[in-house]
Amino acid sequence: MTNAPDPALLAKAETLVEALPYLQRYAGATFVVKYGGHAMGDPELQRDFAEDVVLLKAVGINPIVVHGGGPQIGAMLKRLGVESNFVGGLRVTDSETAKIAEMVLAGSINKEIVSWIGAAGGRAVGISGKDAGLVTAEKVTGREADPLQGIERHVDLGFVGEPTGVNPAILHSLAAQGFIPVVAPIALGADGHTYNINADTMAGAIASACGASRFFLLTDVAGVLDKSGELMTDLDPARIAALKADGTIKGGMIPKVETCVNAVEQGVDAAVILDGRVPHAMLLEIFTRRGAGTLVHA
Ligand SMILES: Nc1ncnc2c1ncn2[C@@H]1O[C@H](COP(=O)(O)OP(=O)(O)O)[C@@H](O)[C@H]1O
Ligand SMILES: CC(=O)N[C@@H](CCC(=O)OP(=O)(O)O)C(=O)O
Repeated sequence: MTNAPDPALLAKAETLVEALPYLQRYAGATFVVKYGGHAMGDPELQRDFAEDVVLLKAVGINPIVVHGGGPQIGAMLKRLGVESNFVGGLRVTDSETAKIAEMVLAGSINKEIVSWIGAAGGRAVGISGKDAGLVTAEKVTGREADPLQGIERHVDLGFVGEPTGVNPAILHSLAAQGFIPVVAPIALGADGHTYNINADTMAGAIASACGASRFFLLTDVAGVLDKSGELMTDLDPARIAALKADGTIKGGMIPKVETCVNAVEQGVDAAVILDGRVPHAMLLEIFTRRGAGTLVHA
């Protein structure tokens, strides 16, 4: 019989103690988590994600999940034989595509995430931007470079919207009653039309309106990478502008960093682009000194 503790158990205790200052700092705070369609593929990662969200709620943080589902909408459109194009990272959305996007996002994916959180012991409520007037939207006009003329021209993206207003009352009520809101990026316009909204944009608007202290975007890369593929762990708006101008940040990363910059400029303390392929990426970022991904701050 010995009193020497098992080193593995001791390491676990040390991890919990390391989390203490973060637990104290964030009790009562709101964290918005954008869960991208690319980060959703693997059942084990889905379970890890749901456990992380439930753990946040259990320690007194209010998580709000805003999800995407671009690849899943793409797969459904393909099955139904509907063609789909992107302009500037946004899906051109005719009325049929809008119906399918709403079905996949607010119907299928939204309820799957609610189920995963339920299985992890949390109580989630799935809604879209339409519910309780959470998000109102207006039509976006896309711009596309015309290679023949070397100028930008306007493109009609159909029912693609951008948030014009967020009323977070429903989110605060749900959070106060112990529920975890799960939000699909679909909203109603003042014109009565249903709009398909880029999930990064939707999540950023919700993070700003809720007074979130942290905003996480879970994707399928390590974070923002430099020209040689190395992770940049810390960025501010000026550095991001330079990286966009020299072409280091491009494609799907552009709306992400722009959303992060808007969020931190509108009062969110910090936005973090995280690798959703890493198990428990969110917990490591929040509760350890190591951090993960790319932190964007004002
Ligand atoms: N500097 C960069 N660092 C990291 N990823 C970048 C960068 N520039 C462009 N990207 C691209 O952005 C993608 C992430 O955006 P996207 O595919 O829209 O993600 P999601 O579906 O999670 O919203 C990466 O997979 C990568 O191809
Ligand atoms: C207008 C627009 O492009 N809407 C997106 C909404 C889903 C989304 O943004 O999903 P990810 O976060 O998984 O990319 C779409 O139709 O794909």
